[in-house]
Amino acid sequence: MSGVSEGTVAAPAAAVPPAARTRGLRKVYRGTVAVDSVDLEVPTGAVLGMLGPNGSGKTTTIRMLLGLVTPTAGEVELLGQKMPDGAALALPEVGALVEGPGFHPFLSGRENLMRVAAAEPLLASARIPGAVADALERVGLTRAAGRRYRGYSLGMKQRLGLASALLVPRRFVILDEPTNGLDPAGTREVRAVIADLHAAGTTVLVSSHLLAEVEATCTHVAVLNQGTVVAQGELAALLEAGSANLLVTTPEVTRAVEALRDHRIPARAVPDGLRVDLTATTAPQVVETLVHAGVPVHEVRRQRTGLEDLFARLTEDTNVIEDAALDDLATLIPEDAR
Ligand SMILES: Nc1ncnc2c1ncn2[C@@H]1O[C@H](COP(=O)(O)OP(=O)(O)OP(=O)(O)O)[C@@H](O)[C@H]1O
Repeated sequence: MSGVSEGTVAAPAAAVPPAARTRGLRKVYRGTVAVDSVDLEVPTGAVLGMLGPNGSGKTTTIRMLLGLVTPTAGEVELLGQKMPDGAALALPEVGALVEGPGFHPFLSGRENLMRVAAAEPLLASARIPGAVADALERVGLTRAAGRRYRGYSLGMKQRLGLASALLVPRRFVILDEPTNGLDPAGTREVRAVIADLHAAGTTVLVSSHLLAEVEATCTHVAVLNQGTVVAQGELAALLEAGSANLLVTTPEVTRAVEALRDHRIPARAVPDGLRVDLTATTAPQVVETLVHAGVPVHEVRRQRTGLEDLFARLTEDTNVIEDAALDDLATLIPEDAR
């Protein structure tokens, strides 16, 4: 008998549940609201960058995801398990680098890692030395592995924390500011580790206050400001929403705007010249059109995209977000989430 009867319609593939999900997450520390109304979703397989200025609530959110901090309100689901009740099931498959990982100052990096490895439920005793050696190698700490943790630089401490997150293959790796204290070479190595994890199908959540870092490594972004998520989604979609402009300096602004509009290129006069929307055109096309129309072009430069501009302002000043920036954000947030 055939396994599929006539007229049977294949059931749609079940949607893959997210690696982590929070609903209405809130944390208040003695009157200070650290995190409020956070609905975060980390899609399985994604590298999600949690971006926000200092004090925006990234670490607190991550600690609540891992069950290290008890939320004042709201829910956390980690690898399908409700936290904190499901911690024993979820946490062995989650590698985490969080501030203050609690290494022993008088033990060497290797000895510290052996202790962490001994507590890994998914690691058999016989495999511990090999797993420790691999993790040290992966983060570039093999040569310094015999030195006491107390003498490690901030960057070396970060590397050791990263090594502890990588001791066993994980379904989900959470890294809180992993490049903090690292030199450019160390930063590149962390990026390579994240890329390797992504290629192996591991979901990664990485917090940062640096847009460039998130842009270089992430497929998705969640922007936090003052304890709330103000935008989240695929990086490409968010960047597109803040499309680029070209700033052209010319003494003949009116003629330039007309020439471009004749070619259906949207442009408008601004104090230093004209601003051209590059959504449907390119910089060379704009310049060619102006030159053909006999418009003298003194200078052409690309403006930062709305999103870059916004991220920069977020990282430059934690308290002041201009209304215009909030308007930009409003366009990035799905209406039903506002
Ligand atoms: N244990 C605590 N007790 C009191 N207040 C806290 C505590 N932890 C965090 N906060 C406060 O909560 C807010 C959010 O802090 P959090 O560390 O989560 O932000 P962050 O985005 O990770 O910042 P950073 O990039 O500086 O690490 C800040 O105002 C901080 O001072």
